[in-house]
Amino acid sequence: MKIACVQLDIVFGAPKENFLKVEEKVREAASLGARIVVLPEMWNTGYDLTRLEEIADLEGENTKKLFSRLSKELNIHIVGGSVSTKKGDKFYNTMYVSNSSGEIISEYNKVHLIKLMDEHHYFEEGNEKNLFTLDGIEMGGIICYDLRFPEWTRVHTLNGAKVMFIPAEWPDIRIDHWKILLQARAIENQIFIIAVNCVGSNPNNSFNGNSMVISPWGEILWVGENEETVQLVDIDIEQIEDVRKRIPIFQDRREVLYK
Ligand SMILES: NC(=O)CCC(=O)C(=O)O
Repeated sequence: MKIACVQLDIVFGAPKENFLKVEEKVREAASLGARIVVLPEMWNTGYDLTRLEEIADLEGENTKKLFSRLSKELNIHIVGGSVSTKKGDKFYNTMYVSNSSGEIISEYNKVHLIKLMDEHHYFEEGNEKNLFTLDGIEMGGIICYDLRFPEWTRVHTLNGAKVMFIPAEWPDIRIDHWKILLQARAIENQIFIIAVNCVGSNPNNSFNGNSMVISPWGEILWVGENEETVQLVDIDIEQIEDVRKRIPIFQDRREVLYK
């Protein structure tokens, strides 16, 4: 399964420009032969949180329209990173997934909000898991800081996810944590991790890529450099079964002790 990771330089607080950029990158991914294209976190506005009232996507309508149109036209699934949304009178950090028929098959609000980046002052927390199926394969998605909570990826794995998508705006100063945690989540759950970060900077942070695709054995199949890029990576889902036969951790778990 060919997956394209879009490591984007998000224009701070400028949704119009970012929508144009994303359309261009999704088209590039499709021209490379990708079946799934993956975007980073908060790609519509970046972390311009004080202007959400003005720039967040109202009910996610612009994002959903873009994804449906492109998915259908290009015959590609879109795991849409996340966008800032306004739903009713509240703001969320929301991931949408569209399938190649143009249907929006999943909508997930980030569950763990990062106080270090002020999210809790602006966003409401989500309360639901994010599981979906693409081409018959069960998958899941979490957003950036959610990665620090191993239970959250585990719960998705226990519910069948074989590929976890983790879009992010993870600053360069903590990039070592990002790399180690991603590899750990892949190894401990024996799943593929597709983690897409951004590059560039905003008034508070700078970002240096290091997007990663990791196999269920923990091998790093690709790591992004510090540049805007669309990278195609081919993953073999069958590898999960081989790894789980070799080290049968899901048979050896002692759930009764974990409470
Ligand atoms: N956007 C985020 O959630 C950043 C997470 C992060 O920087 C960290 O956990 O460290």
